[in-house]
Amino acid sequence: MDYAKAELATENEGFPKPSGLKPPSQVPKLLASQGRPLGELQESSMNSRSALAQPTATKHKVSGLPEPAFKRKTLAEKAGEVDRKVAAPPPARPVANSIKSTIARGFAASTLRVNPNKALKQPSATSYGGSIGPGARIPSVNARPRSAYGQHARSKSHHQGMRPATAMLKQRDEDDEDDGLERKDFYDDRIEAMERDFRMFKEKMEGDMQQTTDYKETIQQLQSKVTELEVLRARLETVNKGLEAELKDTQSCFTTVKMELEMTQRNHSFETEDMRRRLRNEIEDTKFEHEKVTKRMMKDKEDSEEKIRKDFEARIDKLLKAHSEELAELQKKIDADGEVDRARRAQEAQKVETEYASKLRLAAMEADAKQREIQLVQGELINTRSELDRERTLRTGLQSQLTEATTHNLTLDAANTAMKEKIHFLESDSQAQSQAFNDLHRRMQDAIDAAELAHEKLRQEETLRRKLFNQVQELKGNIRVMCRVRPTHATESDPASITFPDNDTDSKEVAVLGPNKQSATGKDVTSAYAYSFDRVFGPSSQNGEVFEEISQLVQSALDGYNVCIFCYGQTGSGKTHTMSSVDGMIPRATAQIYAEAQRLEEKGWRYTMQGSFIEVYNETYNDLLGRSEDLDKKKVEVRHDPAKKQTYLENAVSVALDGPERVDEILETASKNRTVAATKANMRSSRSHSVFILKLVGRNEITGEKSEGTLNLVDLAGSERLEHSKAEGARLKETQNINKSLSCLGDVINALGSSKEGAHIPYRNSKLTYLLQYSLGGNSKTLMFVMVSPLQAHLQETITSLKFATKVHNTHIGTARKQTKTKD
Ligand SMILES: Nc1ncnc2c1ncn2[C@@H]1O[C@H](COP(=O)(O)OP(=O)(O)OP(=O)(O)O)[C@@H](O)[C@H]1O
Repeated sequence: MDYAKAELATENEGFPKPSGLKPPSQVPKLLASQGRPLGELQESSMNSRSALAQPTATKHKVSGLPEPAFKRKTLAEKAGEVDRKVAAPPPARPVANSIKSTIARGFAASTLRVNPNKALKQPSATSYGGSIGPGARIPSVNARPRSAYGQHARSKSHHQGMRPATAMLKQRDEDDEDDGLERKDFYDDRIEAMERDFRMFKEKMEGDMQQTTDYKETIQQLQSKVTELEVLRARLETVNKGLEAELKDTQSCFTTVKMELEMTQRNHSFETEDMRRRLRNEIEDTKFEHEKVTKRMMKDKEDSEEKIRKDFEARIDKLLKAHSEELAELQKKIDADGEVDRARRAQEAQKVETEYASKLRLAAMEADAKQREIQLVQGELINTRSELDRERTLRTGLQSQLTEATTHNLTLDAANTAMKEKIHFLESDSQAQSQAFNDLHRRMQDAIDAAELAHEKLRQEETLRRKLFNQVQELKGNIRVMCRVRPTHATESDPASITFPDNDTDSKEVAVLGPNKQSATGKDVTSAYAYSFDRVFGPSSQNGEVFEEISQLVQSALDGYNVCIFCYGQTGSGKTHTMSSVDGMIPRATAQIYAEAQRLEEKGWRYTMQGSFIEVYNETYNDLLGRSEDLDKKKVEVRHDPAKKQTYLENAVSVALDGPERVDEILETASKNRTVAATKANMRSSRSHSVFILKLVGRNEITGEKSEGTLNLVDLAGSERLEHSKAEGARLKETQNINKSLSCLGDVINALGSSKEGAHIPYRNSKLTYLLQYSLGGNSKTLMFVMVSPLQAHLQETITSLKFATKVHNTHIGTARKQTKTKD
């Protein structure tokens, strides 16, 4: 029989789980169950009331003890005093004090509050004078609360109260009416006080109830804080990684900078040395050149002066010699020609003199010419001198140039010295730097050691985290059920009345207003159904939000557990959207696994991931990753290894998932291949179950640990009933097979929840449960999403689905076992 249908037929009235909603008021229940304080209160209250009745009863049961006449006045006076004191209203006290005293001392003590001193001061019950008379009864009543601590004491008190009452019979006739009224007031006051205390106590109980609710909320907040801390830790690890990379970069950068600095220093010293050498050479060359020029010029000048002077002297000597020779010859001629010839000679002398004068003139002229020549030579000399002066000026210029060069040289020397100092400084700075570098290196080494330690600690913490994480998962339950209600599309109208009562707090409840029914009296009745699950997602929820809830299970698969996540619901309720859409659970789960596997690499873990996509259609397996033409031809076989508790697929493509983008390819191939048949309920309805199987094998090279987990993401076929989909022919067969396999899934979960270890679980009854044999049950974690359509037209299916999910939710599956092995 159809499991879902059966559920609907048998549990339509009783199944909704109102207990999942907030209880109307638990205070009365708690009051009833709260043992001592309230019990005492009631007991005391009853005792008080019985104590009230007692004197009245005894009033008419007079035993007739003779009344001592000589004490009457004294007793009446005493009674009057007591009455006045007892009848006084109880002192007003703060509520808190009253509650405290009520709790601390019990109700009995609160009655003493009326006049505790007086009560203690009452005469002993054995004293005749203190036990008789109207005033004497009150102390005995006041003393009764003390007897509430023990039966014996109370009965004693009661007994003591009887005797004075009997003795009072005669005296009663003499008492006036007022005395009775006063006592009545006194008892009324007491009753009022008791009721007040009771009310306060009740309020406190209600306060405690509220506090309990607050504690629960705090626990939940702490749980979410644990999750937040997990995320934070993951973030911090990423930051740590980044910092390590930065440290490496800085280190290499520092090495480069140091090398560059050394190179620059070397180059600089070479350049400085070269420059110094060049300048020295230049200065020496300039000096040498200058000296050479000066010497040459001096020599030239001296030579030319000497030459001019010699020429001039030689010429003058020559002219003087020629003149003196001519004069001597003339004298000789004159002496030789004699006297006779004196006239002639005189004439001749005259003539000679004339000649001589002309010659003298000529000589003078020659002398003048010579003078002019001398003047010319002197001019030349002046020129030479001026040239010499110029040379001297040149020399001075050269000397000033030399001075300048020397100054320059000195400047260069100073610069050189400064440069040397700078080099020295740089060298010393370099020393400081290399010291700093050494420090840095040492600190870096320390940091590396610390990082190594931290890594080791991290690895240990990872193992611990896995353990604790699993404990948290186990505490949450190995089978979890979540509900998701999809939004209405623009084209859809007439939404059903689906509400989320605790949407602002827990988001665990969903309430559906059922269809109208006729009652036995013929009235229209609408029943409200309320369901509670581990989490309920409303129409505004996004896939990201849904994934947050399942991400912990995905982590469990990486940690070596078998995980099964189902999407159950009628056609068009949003299963495929949740599971296989672009941002659905499959792409998100694989992306998380990649990221996590990479993160775990630094802790020594290496993961291999193999993905398969299987379709269960008409109770046969199809490979959704194979060729589309092989879809109904190639027979996929499922094999189990009971020893290893592993499932193997024969004739099915298994893709090595070496990057998150691979998943898109897989989903594309699968959606192409997936059998999509048109039904009257939904043109895009999928009439088969699809199972995305991700095998995760991890090895820790450092610790030698090994883990093998499987993540199964199952998009179930539409769960609608046969009549609704109006199926016929091939579609009828499809629908029957779908109903059968869904019913078997329910049976398996039911059997897992109810049976003891080793009992038969009907995995073989359907291909779906057979395929998921090792991912359902004690060794696995299961999550079922019940998908709900928001339309009134689908209301009956919605209620059926929610009932099925509630049944699964009420199942408790045994503790999951991690498939971790130690090193082979
Ligand atoms: N949470 C959602 N938000 C927005 N649109 C949604 C949501 N859930 C479902 N839908 C849309 O509703 C339509 C039906 O959803 P979907 O195909 O996922 O249903 P299904 O249950 O997988 O149906 P079938 O059984 O035929 O595979 C799709 O157009 C889908 O995009």
